[in-house]
Amino acid sequence: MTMVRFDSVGLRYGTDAEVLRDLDFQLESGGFYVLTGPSGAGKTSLLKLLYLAQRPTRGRITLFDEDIETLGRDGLPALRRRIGIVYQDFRLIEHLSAFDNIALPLRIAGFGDEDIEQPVREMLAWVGLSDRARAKPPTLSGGEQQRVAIARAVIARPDLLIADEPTGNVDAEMAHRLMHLFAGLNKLGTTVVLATHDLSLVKEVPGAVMLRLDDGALKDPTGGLKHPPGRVA
Ligand SMILES: Nc1ncnc2c1ncn2[C@@H]1O[C@H](COP(=O)(O)OP(=O)(O)OP(=O)(O)O)[C@@H](O)[C@H]1O
Repeated sequence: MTMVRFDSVGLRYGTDAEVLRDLDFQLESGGFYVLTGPSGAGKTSLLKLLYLAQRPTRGRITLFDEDIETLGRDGLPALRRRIGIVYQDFRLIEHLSAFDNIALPLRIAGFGDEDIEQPVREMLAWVGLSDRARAKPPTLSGGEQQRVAIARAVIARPDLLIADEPTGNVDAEMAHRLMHLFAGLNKLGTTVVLATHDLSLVKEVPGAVMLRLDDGALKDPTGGLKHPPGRVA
C-alpha cells in the first residue's frame, strides 16, 4: 500500500529558485527510508512537505490516500495526528518535564493519567532517561533533549515517523540504540523516514531504502523505490 505519493512536486521559498524540483516518487507503507544529501540539499524542506508544515509550490502530494491540496482545514489535524515528528531543533516545551513532554501525544489523544504513567516510564527507560523524568528541557543536554523528542514522537505509535537528524547530538552507542528503536517500531508497522548525514546508520537497518537529495532533486541509489524518480543520474 502506498503511504506517500509525490507527483511533479516543486518547492520554492518566496521568489528564490526552487529548492526542491521534479519530485516524483512513492513511499510504501511499512518501509524504512533514509534521506541523505549534503547540507542545503533540501532534506528538511522535503520532510516539512511530508509533515504538512509546508505546501508545495507545484505538483501534488498524496498522504494516507488524501490529496493534501483539496483537504480542508478540518482534515489536516487528523492527518497530523498519524505522524510522529522529531524536529532538528527538538521543539520541546520548556516548562514541562521530560515526562510530561513525552506524555503529550497521549494526553492529546485523550488518555488519562492512569494509562499514561507506564508507557511514558517505558519510553524513558528505552531512551536511557529514567533518572531524568522530572528534569525540564533547559537543564538537559542536547543529546538528552533529542532523546526526549524521539520518545515524544514515537510514544503514540504513529503510522508515519519523520525524523530530522535524530542522532545528530548523541554518541555512536546511543545512535545505534536509537536506530534499533526505530527499526523495532518499523517492524511493528510504522513507516519511517529519517534524514541524516550519517550513512553508517543506513547499514543498521536491513532493507532500508536510501533516498539521496542533490541540489533539490531526488535519487534512489539503493533502488528501493517502487516508482523511482525520473532523473536518476
Ligand atoms: N524558510 C526558508 N526560507 C528561505 N529559504 C529557505 C528556508 N528554509 C530553507 N531554505 C533554503 O532551502 C535550501 C534547502 O534547505 P534545507 O534546510 O531544506 O536543506 P537541508 O538539506 O535540510 O540542510 P541541512 O542538512 O544543513 O539541514 C537552502 O538553500 C536553504 O537556505
